[in-house]
Amino acid sequence: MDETKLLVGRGLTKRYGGVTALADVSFELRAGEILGLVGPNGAGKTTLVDLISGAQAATAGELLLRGQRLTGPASRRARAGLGRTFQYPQLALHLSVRDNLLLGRHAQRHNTPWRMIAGAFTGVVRPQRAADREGVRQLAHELGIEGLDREAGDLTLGEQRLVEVGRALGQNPVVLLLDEPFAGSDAQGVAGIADVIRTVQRRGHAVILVDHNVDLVARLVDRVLLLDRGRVAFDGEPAECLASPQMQQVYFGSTDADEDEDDAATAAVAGDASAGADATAPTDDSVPRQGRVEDVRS
Ligand SMILES: Nc1ncnc2c1ncn2[C@@H]1O[C@H](COP(=O)(O)OP(=O)(O)OP(=O)(O)O)[C@@H](O)[C@H]1O
Repeated sequence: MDETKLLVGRGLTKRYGGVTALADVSFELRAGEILGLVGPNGAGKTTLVDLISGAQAATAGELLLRGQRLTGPASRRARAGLGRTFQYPQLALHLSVRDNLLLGRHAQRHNTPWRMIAGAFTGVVRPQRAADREGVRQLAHELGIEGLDREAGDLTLGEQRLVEVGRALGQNPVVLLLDEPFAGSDAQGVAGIADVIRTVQRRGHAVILVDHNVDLVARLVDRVLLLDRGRVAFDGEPAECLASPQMQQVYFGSTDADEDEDDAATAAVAGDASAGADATAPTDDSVPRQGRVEDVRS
Protein backbone atom coordinates (compact mmCIF):
# COMPACT_ATOMS: atom_id res chain seq x y z
CA MET A 1 0.00 0.00 0.00
CA ASP A 2 1.16 3.55 -0.72
CA GLU A 3 1.57 5.02 2.80
CA THR A 4 1.01 8.54 1.55
CA LYS A 5 -2.56 7.74 0.47
CA LEU A 6 -4.67 8.64 3.48
CA LEU A 7 -8.09 8.36 1.93
CA VAL A 8 -9.15 6.74 -1.31
CA GLY A 9 -12.66 6.79 -2.78
CA ARG A 10 -13.58 4.51 -5.66
CA GLY A 11 -16.73 4.55 -7.75
CA LEU A 12 -18.76 6.41 -5.16
CA THR A 13 -22.38 6.65 -6.24
CA LYS A 14 -25.49 7.93 -4.48
CA ARG A 15 -29.00 7.69 -5.86
CA TYR A 16 -32.14 9.05 -4.25
CA GLY A 17 -34.88 7.21 -6.11
CA GLY A 18 -34.59 8.50 -9.66
CA VAL A 19 -32.11 11.29 -8.73
CA THR A 20 -28.43 10.48 -9.10
CA ALA A 21 -26.66 12.86 -6.73
CA LEU A 22 -23.23 11.30 -7.24
CA ALA A 23 -22.11 9.05 -10.08
CA ASP A 24 -18.94 6.95 -10.00
CA VAL A 25 -16.74 9.48 -8.21
CA SER A 26 -13.16 8.42 -7.47
CA PHE A 27 -10.44 10.43 -5.75
CA GLU A 28 -7.26 10.10 -3.70
CA LEU A 29 -6.19 12.20 -0.76
CA ARG A 30 -2.55 12.13 0.29
CA ALA A 31 -0.90 12.83 3.64
CA GLY A 32 -0.54 16.58 4.19
CA GLU A 33 -2.81 17.42 1.27
CA ILE A 34 -5.64 19.93 1.14
CA LEU A 35 -8.25 19.04 -1.45
CA GLY A 36 -10.77 21.65 -2.56
CA LEU A 37 -14.19 20.34 -3.53
CA VAL A 38 -15.94 22.83 -5.79
CA GLY A 39 -18.88 22.92 -8.16
CA PRO A 40 -22.17 24.74 -8.62
CA ASN A 41 -25.28 24.22 -6.51
CA GLY A 42 -26.44 20.62 -6.64
CA ALA A 43 -23.11 19.34 -8.02
CA GLY A 44 -22.89 16.71 -5.27
CA LYS A 45 -20.31 18.25 -2.90
CA THR A 46 -22.22 17.74 0.34
CA THR A 47 -23.34 14.30 -0.81
CA LEU A 48 -19.69 13.28 -1.24
CA VAL A 49 -18.81 14.62 2.21
CA ASP A 50 -21.81 12.76 3.65
CA LEU A 51 -20.74 9.48 2.03
CA ILE A 52 -17.20 9.87 3.37
CA SER A 53 -18.27 10.81 6.90
CA GLY A 54 -20.94 8.11 7.02
CA ALA A 55 -23.83 10.56 7.41
CA GLN A 56 -25.34 8.75 4.43
CA ALA A 57 -24.79 5.29 2.97
CA ALA A 58 -23.41 5.04 -0.57
CA THR A 59 -25.46 3.26 -3.22
CA ALA A 60 -22.19 1.89 -4.62
CA GLY A 61 -18.44 2.35 -4.27
CA GLU A 62 -15.87 1.99 -1.51
CA LEU A 63 -13.65 4.08 0.73
CA LEU A 64 -10.26 3.21 2.18
CA LEU A 65 -8.74 5.10 5.11
CA ARG A 66 -5.02 4.29 5.42
CA GLY A 67 -5.66 1.20 3.35
CA GLN A 68 -8.49 -0.09 5.58
CA ARG A 69 -12.05 -0.20 4.33
CA LEU A 70 -14.07 2.60 5.87
CA THR A 71 -17.58 1.42 6.65
CA GLY A 72 -20.32 1.80 9.22
CA PRO A 73 -22.04 4.78 10.79
CA ALA A 74 -20.61 8.25 11.33
CA SER A 75 -19.65 7.53 14.96
CA ARG A 76 -17.43 4.62 13.93
CA ARG A 77 -15.82 6.67 11.18
CA ALA A 78 -15.18 9.51 13.63
CA ARG A 79 -13.35 7.05 15.87
CA ALA A 80 -11.38 5.88 12.83
CA GLY A 81 -10.12 9.44 12.33
CA LEU A 82 -12.67 11.44 10.33
CA GLY A 83 -13.63 14.85 11.65
CA ARG A 84 -16.21 17.04 9.97
CA THR A 85 -18.15 20.25 10.10
CA PHE A 86 -21.53 20.84 8.52
CA GLN A 87 -22.98 23.26 6.01
CA TYR A 88 -25.25 24.34 8.89
CA PRO A 89 -23.24 24.11 12.13
CA GLN A 90 -24.36 21.35 14.45
CA LEU A 91 -23.25 22.39 17.91
CA ALA A 92 -24.89 21.44 21.19
CA LEU A 93 -26.66 24.81 21.41
CA HIS A 94 -27.56 24.59 25.11
CA LEU A 95 -23.95 23.88 26.11
CA SER A 96 -21.23 26.47 26.58
CA VAL A 97 -18.55 27.14 23.98
CA ARG A 98 -16.05 25.48 26.34
CA ASP A 99 -18.14 22.30 26.64
CA ASN A 100 -18.60 22.11 22.89
CA LEU A 101 -14.84 22.31 22.41
CA LEU A 102 -14.33 19.72 25.16
CA LEU A 103 -16.55 17.29 23.23
CA GLY A 104 -13.97 17.17 20.47
CA ARG A 105 -11.13 16.33 22.87
CA HIS A 106 -13.21 13.64 24.57
CA ALA A 107 -14.10 12.06 21.27
CA GLN A 108 -10.41 11.94 20.37
CA ARG A 109 -9.26 10.40 23.66
CA HIS A 110 -12.04 7.87 24.00
CA ASN A 111 -11.60 6.81 20.43
CA THR A 112 -12.64 3.25 21.08
CA PRO A 113 -15.49 1.99 23.29
CA TRP A 114 -12.94 -0.04 25.27
CA ARG A 115 -10.86 3.06 26.14
CA MET A 116 -14.03 4.86 27.17
CA ILE A 117 -14.91 2.12 29.66
CA ALA A 118 -11.31 1.76 30.83
CA GLY A 119 -11.06 5.51 31.39
CA ALA A 120 -14.19 5.52 33.52
CA PHE A 121 -12.87 2.67 35.71
CA THR A 122 -9.28 3.77 36.14
CA GLY A 123 -10.12 7.29 37.22
CA VAL A 124 -8.10 8.75 34.38
CA VAL A 125 -10.95 11.12 33.77
CA ARG A 126 -10.42 13.45 36.75
CA PRO A 127 -6.76 14.54 36.26
CA GLN A 128 -7.45 14.66 32.54
CA ARG A 129 -10.09 17.32 33.11
CA ALA A 130 -7.54 20.00 34.01
CA ALA A 131 -5.48 19.14 30.92
CA ASP A 132 -8.61 19.27 28.77
CA ARG A 133 -9.62 22.66 30.09
CA GLU A 134 -6.13 24.02 29.46
CA GLY A 135 -6.12 22.47 25.98
CA VAL A 136 -9.46 24.08 25.19
CA ARG A 137 -8.25 27.44 26.52
CA GLN A 138 -5.22 27.27 24.22
CA LEU A 139 -7.27 26.15 21.25
CA ALA A 140 -9.73 29.00 21.77
CA HIS A 141 -6.87 31.46 22.07
CA GLU A 142 -5.27 30.22 18.82
CA LEU A 143 -8.56 30.43 16.95
CA GLY A 144 -9.53 33.80 18.43
CA ILE A 145 -12.61 32.39 20.14
CA GLU A 146 -13.66 34.54 23.11
CA GLY A 147 -16.26 34.09 25.83
CA LEU A 148 -15.94 30.38 26.57
CA ASP A 149 -18.80 30.52 29.06
CA ARG A 150 -21.31 31.76 26.50
CA GLU A 151 -24.00 29.36 25.35
CA ALA A 152 -23.35 28.13 21.82
CA GLY A 153 -26.91 29.09 20.90
CA ASP A 154 -26.07 32.77 21.55
CA LEU A 155 -23.21 32.84 19.02
CA THR A 156 -23.35 34.34 15.54
CA LEU A 157 -23.27 31.93 12.62
CA GLY A 158 -19.60 32.75 11.97
CA GLU A 159 -18.70 32.11 15.62
CA GLN A 160 -20.59 28.82 15.59
CA ARG A 161 -18.62 27.73 12.53
CA LEU A 162 -15.34 28.56 14.21
CA VAL A 163 -16.29 26.61 17.35
CA GLU A 164 -17.39 23.66 15.22
CA VAL A 165 -14.07 23.71 13.36
CA GLY A 166 -12.27 23.91 16.73
CA ARG A 167 -14.26 20.96 18.05
CA ALA A 168 -13.33 18.92 14.96
CA LEU A 169 -9.65 19.91 15.34
CA GLY A 170 -9.76 18.73 18.98
CA GLN A 171 -10.44 15.24 17.65
CA ASN A 172 -7.03 15.35 15.95
CA PRO A 173 -8.62 14.05 12.77
CA VAL A 174 -6.67 12.11 10.16
CA VAL A 175 -9.00 13.63 7.56
CA LEU A 176 -10.90 16.82 8.31
CA LEU A 177 -13.98 17.47 6.16
CA LEU A 178 -15.03 21.11 6.11
CA ASP A 179 -18.38 21.82 4.42
CA GLU A 180 -18.52 25.52 3.50
CA PRO A 181 -16.69 26.62 6.66
CA PHE A 182 -16.30 30.27 5.64
CA ALA A 183 -19.96 31.10 4.98
CA GLY A 184 -21.07 33.81 7.42
CA SER A 185 -17.55 34.28 8.84
CA ASP A 186 -15.83 37.63 9.25
CA ALA A 187 -12.15 38.17 8.41
CA GLN A 188 -11.03 36.93 11.83
CA GLY A 189 -13.13 33.79 11.47
CA VAL A 190 -11.72 33.09 8.01
CA ALA A 191 -8.17 33.53 9.35
CA GLY A 192 -8.91 31.18 12.28
CA ILE A 193 -10.30 28.49 10.00
CA ALA A 194 -7.38 28.87 7.57
CA ASP A 195 -5.05 28.34 10.57
CA VAL A 196 -6.88 25.14 11.48
CA ILE A 197 -6.44 23.86 7.94
CA ARG A 198 -2.71 24.54 8.07
CA THR A 199 -2.43 22.91 11.51
CA VAL A 200 -4.01 19.70 10.21
CA GLN A 201 -1.66 19.80 7.24
CA ARG A 202 1.39 20.28 9.49
CA ARG A 203 0.38 17.19 11.42
CA GLY A 204 0.70 15.23 8.18
CA HIS A 205 -3.06 14.78 8.01
CA ALA A 206 -5.40 15.96 5.27
CA VAL A 207 -8.34 18.27 4.67
CA ILE A 208 -11.24 18.25 2.23
CA LEU A 209 -12.54 21.78 1.88
CA VAL A 210 -15.93 22.47 0.29
CA ASP A 211 -16.74 26.04 -0.61
CA HIS A 212 -18.59 28.14 -3.17
CA ASN A 213 -15.82 30.73 -3.13
CA VAL A 214 -13.60 29.13 -5.74
CA ASP A 215 -11.09 31.97 -5.46
CA LEU A 216 -10.55 31.38 -1.75
CA VAL A 217 -10.44 27.61 -2.21
CA ALA A 218 -7.87 27.89 -5.00
CA ARG A 219 -5.58 29.93 -2.74
CA LEU A 220 -5.75 27.45 0.13
CA VAL A 221 -5.67 24.02 -1.48
CA ASP A 222 -3.13 21.80 -3.20
CA ARG A 223 -5.62 20.15 -5.54
CA VAL A 224 -9.13 20.77 -6.77
CA LEU A 225 -11.88 18.26 -7.50
CA LEU A 226 -14.50 19.97 -9.62
CA LEU A 227 -17.88 18.27 -9.53
CA ASP A 228 -20.64 18.81 -12.03
CA ARG A 229 -24.01 17.09 -11.81
CA GLY A 230 -22.56 14.36 -9.62
CA ARG A 231 -19.51 13.62 -11.77
CA VAL A 232 -15.84 14.62 -11.57
CA ALA A 233 -15.29 17.27 -14.25
CA PHE A 234 -11.69 18.10 -13.25
CA ASP A 235 -9.10 16.77 -10.81
CA GLY A 236 -5.81 18.65 -10.62
CA GLU A 237 -3.94 21.78 -9.60
CA PRO A 238 -5.97 24.89 -8.66
CA ALA A 239 -4.46 27.19 -11.32
CA GLU A 240 -5.03 24.57 -14.02
CA CYS A 241 -8.60 24.08 -12.83
CA LEU A 242 -9.36 27.81 -12.99
CA ALA A 243 -7.99 28.00 -16.52
CA SER A 244 -9.54 24.75 -17.70
CA PRO A 245 -12.27 24.41 -20.33
CA GLN A 246 -14.09 22.18 -17.83
CA MET A 247 -14.35 25.09 -15.38
CA GLN A 248 -15.68 27.29 -18.15
CA GLN A 249 -18.11 24.59 -19.20
CA VAL A 250 -19.40 23.91 -15.68
CA TYR A 251 -20.00 27.56 -14.74
CA PHE A 252 -20.90 28.99 -18.17
CA GLY A 253 -22.30 25.98 -19.96
CA SER A 254 -19.83 26.54 -22.81
CA THR A 255 -16.11 26.92 -23.48
CA ASP A 256 -14.37 29.91 -25.07
CA ALA A 257 -13.96 27.82 -28.20
CA ASP A 258 -17.70 27.05 -28.31
CA GLU A 259 -18.47 30.74 -27.85
CA ASP A 260 -16.05 31.74 -30.63
CA GLU A 261 -17.78 29.27 -32.93
CA ASP A 262 -21.26 30.40 -31.86
CA ASP A 263 -20.36 34.08 -32.27
CA ALA A 264 -18.76 33.44 -35.64
CA ALA A 265 -21.87 31.55 -36.77
CA THR A 266 -24.14 34.34 -35.54
CA ALA A 267 -21.91 36.94 -37.22
CA ALA A 268 -22.00 35.04 -40.48
CA VAL A 269 -25.80 34.97 -40.43
CA ALA A 270 -25.98 38.66 -39.41
CA GLY A 271 -23.27 39.72 -41.85
CA ASP A 272 -21.13 41.22 -39.05
CA ALA A 273 -17.47 40.47 -39.70
CA SER A 274 -16.19 41.86 -36.35
CA ALA A 275 -18.34 39.72 -34.08
CA GLY A 276 -16.93 36.46 -32.79
CA ALA A 277 -13.40 37.81 -32.49
CA ASP A 278 -13.70 38.39 -28.75
CA ALA A 279 -15.73 35.79 -26.93
CA THR A 280 -16.56 37.31 -23.56
CA ALA A 281 -18.40 36.09 -20.49
CA PRO A 282 -22.18 35.92 -20.81
CA THR A 283 -23.98 38.90 -19.34
CA ASP A 284 -27.10 36.88 -18.56
CA ASP A 285 -28.01 37.82 -14.98
CA SER A 286 -29.68 34.46 -14.50
CA VAL A 287 -26.16 32.98 -14.15
CA PRO A 288 -25.42 33.07 -10.40
CA ARG A 289 -22.61 35.52 -9.55
CA GLN A 290 -21.29 33.14 -6.93
CA GLY A 291 -18.44 31.07 -8.35
CA ARG A 292 -18.33 32.87 -11.69
CA VAL A 293 -14.99 32.37 -13.37
CA GLU A 294 -14.32 36.08 -13.90
CA ASP A 295 -14.83 36.60 -10.16
CA VAL A 296 -12.30 34.01 -9.18
CA ARG A 297 -9.60 35.11 -11.59
CA SER A 298 -9.53 38.68 -10.31
N1 LIG B 1 -32.18 13.73 0.41
C1 LIG B 1 -32.21 13.97 -0.90
N2 LIG B 1 -33.22 13.50 -1.67
C2 LIG B 1 -33.24 13.71 -2.98
N3 LIG B 1 -32.31 14.40 -3.66
C3 LIG B 1 -31.27 14.89 -2.96
C4 LIG B 1 -31.17 14.71 -1.55
N4 LIG B 1 -30.03 15.31 -1.12
C5 LIG B 1 -29.46 15.85 -2.22
N5 LIG B 1 -30.20 15.60 -3.30
C6 LIG B 1 -29.91 16.02 -4.67
O1 LIG B 1 -28.60 15.57 -4.97
C7 LIG B 1 -27.91 16.53 -5.75
C8 LIG B 1 -26.61 16.91 -5.10
O2 LIG B 1 -26.90 17.65 -3.91
P1 LIG B 1 -25.76 18.20 -2.95
O3 LIG B 1 -26.44 18.84 -1.80
O4 LIG B 1 -24.79 17.13 -2.67
O5 LIG B 1 -25.08 19.28 -3.88
P2 LIG B 1 -24.05 20.42 -3.45
O6 LIG B 1 -23.02 20.47 -4.51
O7 LIG B 1 -23.58 20.23 -2.05
O8 LIG B 1 -24.99 21.69 -3.56
P3 LIG B 1 -24.95 23.06 -2.69
O9 LIG B 1 -23.72 23.78 -3.10
O10 LIG B 1 -26.20 23.76 -3.10
O11 LIG B 1 -24.94 22.68 -1.24
C9 LIG B 1 -28.88 17.68 -5.96
O12 LIG B 1 -29.55 17.49 -7.20
C10 LIG B 1 -29.85 17.53 -4.82
O13 LIG B 1 -31.11 18.06 -5.14
